[in-house]
Amino acid sequence: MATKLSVNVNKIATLRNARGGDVPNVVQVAKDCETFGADGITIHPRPDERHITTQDVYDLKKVVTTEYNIEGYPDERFLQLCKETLPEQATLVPDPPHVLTSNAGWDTIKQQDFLKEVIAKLKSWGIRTSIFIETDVELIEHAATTGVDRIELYTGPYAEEYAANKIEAVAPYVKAAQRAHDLGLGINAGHDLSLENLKFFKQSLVQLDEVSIGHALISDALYYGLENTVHMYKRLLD
Ligand SMILES: CC(=O)[C@@H](O)[C@H](O)COP(=O)(O)O
Ligand SMILES: NCC(=O)COP(=O)(O)O
Repeated sequence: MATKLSVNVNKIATLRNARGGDVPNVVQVAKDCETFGADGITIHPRPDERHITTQDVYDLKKVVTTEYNIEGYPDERFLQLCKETLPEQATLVPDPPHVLTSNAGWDTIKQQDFLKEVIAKLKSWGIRTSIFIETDVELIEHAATTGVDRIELYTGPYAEEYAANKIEAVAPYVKAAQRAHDLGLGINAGHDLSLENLKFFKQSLVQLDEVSIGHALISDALYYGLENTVHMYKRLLD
């Protein structure tokens, strides 16, 4: 089974915002990623608009023809953006407002009622839902009872441990994915996946539906060019 590649364009917006103008153009880059073979576009419109702005969310909606995936903490603003732009997928992330980057998954036991409520809302608008989660099997079992369609495995710890021992690094993800699959959940993954660690992750998780990749992919594009880079990542997912 081929795994879908959703390109996260947050870092393009970071670069653009550094000068306050429109270079590089986030909409054009998203369109080009699709032309080069990306199966989706991911954004994470943080409340402080440090990269993706509210306007970007609407502008991208007009051009994305593959799968539009909006990530974020499900506060009123996020839910309103989802309601008005109707992305194919909303990925719920438990980030507090000023965190440097996403670094933890949901506590699906403590947040069960809250998650149930927002997931039901998003699904009533026809949006597929996913929740960002770590590999704890008990948390995955509780994810299933929220009504969510998919989980997104937080791959930060895998990326960190990969160089030291890739077999040990991937083992909890294999177990988590198997349990999620048995529970009928789709499986996404993301955070710090790269040209170095992606192939082994994909080979180890037979049920992997989709990965979203931004930081490493955009950095690789500086050396290989965006078109080549998208092709390189795609080849690792076939
Ligand atoms: C949800 C997730 O895993 C993040 O990787 C996120 O989308 C990246 O956010 P930043 O680009 O703001 O670090
Ligand atoms: N959901 C993860 C994502 O979109 C990209 O994370 P990263 O590749 O920027 O670490």
